[in-house]
Amino acid sequence: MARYSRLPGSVALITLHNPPVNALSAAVRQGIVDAVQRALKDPKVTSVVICGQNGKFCGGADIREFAGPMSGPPLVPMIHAIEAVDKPVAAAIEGVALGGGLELALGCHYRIAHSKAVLGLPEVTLGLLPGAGGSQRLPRLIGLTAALDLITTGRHVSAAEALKLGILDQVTDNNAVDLAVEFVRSVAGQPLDSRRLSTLPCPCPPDVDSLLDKVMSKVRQRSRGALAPVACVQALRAAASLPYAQGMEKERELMATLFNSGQARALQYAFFSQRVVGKWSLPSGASWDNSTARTISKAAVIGLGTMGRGIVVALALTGISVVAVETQEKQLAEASRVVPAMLQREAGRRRLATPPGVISFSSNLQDVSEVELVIEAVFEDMSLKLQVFKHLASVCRPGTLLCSNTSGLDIDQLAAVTQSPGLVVGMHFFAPAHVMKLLEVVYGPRSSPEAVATAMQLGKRMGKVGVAVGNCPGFVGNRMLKPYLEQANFLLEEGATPQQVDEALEEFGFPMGVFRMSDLSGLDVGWRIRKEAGLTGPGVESTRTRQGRRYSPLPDQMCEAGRLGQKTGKGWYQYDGPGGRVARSDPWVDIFLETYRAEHGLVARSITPEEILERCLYALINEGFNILQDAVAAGPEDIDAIYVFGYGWPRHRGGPMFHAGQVGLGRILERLNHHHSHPDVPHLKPSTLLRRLVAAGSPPVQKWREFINKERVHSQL
Ligand SMILES: CCCCCC/C=C/CC(=O)SCCNC(=O)CCNC(=O)[C@H](O)C(C)(C)COP(=O)(O)OP(=O)(O)OC[C@H]1O[C@@H](n2cnc3c(N)ncnc32)[C@H](O)[C@@H]1OP(=O)(O)O
Repeated sequence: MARYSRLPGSVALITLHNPPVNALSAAVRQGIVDAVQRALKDPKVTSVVICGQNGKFCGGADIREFAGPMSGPPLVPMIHAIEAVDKPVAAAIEGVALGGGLELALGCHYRIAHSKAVLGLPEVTLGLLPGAGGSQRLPRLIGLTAALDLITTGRHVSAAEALKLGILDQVTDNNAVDLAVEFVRSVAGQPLDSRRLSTLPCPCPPDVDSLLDKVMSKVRQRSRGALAPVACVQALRAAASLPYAQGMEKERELMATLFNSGQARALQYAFFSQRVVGKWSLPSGASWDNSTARTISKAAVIGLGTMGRGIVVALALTGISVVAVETQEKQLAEASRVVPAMLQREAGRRRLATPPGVISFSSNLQDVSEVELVIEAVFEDMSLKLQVFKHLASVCRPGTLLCSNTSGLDIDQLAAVTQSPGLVVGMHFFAPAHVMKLLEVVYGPRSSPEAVATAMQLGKRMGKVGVAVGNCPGFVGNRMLKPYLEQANFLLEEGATPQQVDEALEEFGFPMGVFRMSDLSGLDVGWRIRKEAGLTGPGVESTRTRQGRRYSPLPDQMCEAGRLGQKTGKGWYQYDGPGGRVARSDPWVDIFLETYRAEHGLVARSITPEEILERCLYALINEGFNILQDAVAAGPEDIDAIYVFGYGWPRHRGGPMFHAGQVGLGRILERLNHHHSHPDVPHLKPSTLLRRLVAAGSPPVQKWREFINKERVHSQL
């Protein structure tokens, strides 16, 4: 709703009230319409201020309303009515003015903000465009070039930047509402024509068409199939070339298409998933709202390879003092040189005003004795990690939290060699650790709620999307990756090329296909894991069945040939020397695959992009269902957040589990059954949970959590 009050001196104050972010729900919109009418009718009122309750102007349209039929007064005429008022109207912006919130402010004649306020038109991140006049008013206010940047990226800007861009008229460190009231009193009675943005021309550079073409091609390249960024450019082209009313018509058409698209649903689901995973719960019943986190101010990182260095930087950026330990002298010397530079660069990029935390480098494990939390980031080798954990248990103060940055090893085994297994959790970062948003927080059967809460809170402080997951080989992300990679290798055996597989996946929206990704991360990573699992190495027979399952030795043979990916200049592709980044197809790989097929009596067949997607993605999705069934992830949102934030799953497709719902669970089950029944395509046996969901009529993804809990109670899973 919106509260109306009359202040002394003929100012009407309209206060939006809809906690927590004063979103423009139907009730709020109705409240605004009524309040504006009242201010218009009251002859004693000479000016109006619109503000938000509790120091937040407005977080935009109420996204939850988008799922159902829209009711209440629509935004567009409401904002037009405000703009048309013949008394000065100012928006007093505190906290946030985002999306429809900023569009409301653009309909006002003046905008006054607190210096800590944040503004933006993030609709593109929800699969939409600023459809309440924002795509037409903002470019008229700040010019086409700046509006293209803000609207196509959806980025938030500070009050200082907004003032510089011309979005704001004034910024204050004091009370923005008081200043706005004082301001509108001072301008009462002055002409308002030049303050109505819809009446202004759109300032454009002389080469407007070439600018728009350039931005469009950049946006198409960056958006990997997402519709909204392209529609944003189209709306801005209309702002630049058409009168306001026709521009609004174009905005309306584009918005209607986006609003009803699967992509908008996926992106809005992704918005809420990110928030759902913060409300974690463990099978024990412990959860975010009944567990207490410790606040960490001093931490240590053990192992300063690529991951360790990134973790040190991520911690230091939050202001935590870090003891960075590396026992190999050469590595320590290099890290001591590289890490401070990384920290400075990242702090600059984030425009951090306060100096980041202090880092001290050491080669001595004893130096971690005073810290509150340790993150071990040594080589992915269980015996080495066990050795480090035993050592830490003897060096650290009792009560120190011990975390492992393992990407899939058994947390419980590590906990077992310490005196306090409850204080051991996994903190699985993704490379580069100071940049990538995902953090898997892995709890073992003995991890305490306090340890999980602390790791989750620390992740949040580092700006990560933390997802609490159970302990199993590969946890969630890497466990699902295994069948995906496996199918990709099988497809090569059957006749596909690495380029064909990658192209199908990139067309789907991944930034990189599976083989380009393997080249980037290094083929030896998986090779080492397979050797440790006894799947390859000296003494293992070179067959296509190992440990009772179909096995493709292709990636092992690539490693044996010294083709480890970008680092050796050769992998599934060839590069311009070691460390090269540009992948080119390599005739050597074609001959290698042909020879391999001939040796194993395999006849290459033509494989369609559809089959590639089904085999790779449905294998991954099926494992997701197994993970839900095993309660390793609390709900589909957790899996989807992991894949969107850590594995390059296109955000406009919501995540693998959301995608399964979009495709149709029945269809996924049917295709898995189809491939599973094929004599040479094993490992695609549909999960019991998927079967149960289909039998229950394929409920929407938002209902799966409840369904799983019920099935568990009745022992159906
Ligand atoms: C043909 C149809 C025509 C329609 C035309 C109108 C179109 C208008 C376009 C829009 O306005 S779309 C919305 C644009 N706004 C945004 O994208 C902002 C989204 N929110 C945020 O970015 C953040 O929430 C925040 C405002 C910066 C606050 O961040 P903070 O970290 O402080 O809190 P959160 O945990 O993120 O959020 C708290 C709580 O509030 C819920 N919420 C936030 N914004 C909205 C919203 N716009 N609508 C509904 N709910 C919102 C959020 O889900 C959290 O609730 P939960 O219960 O804890 O999940």
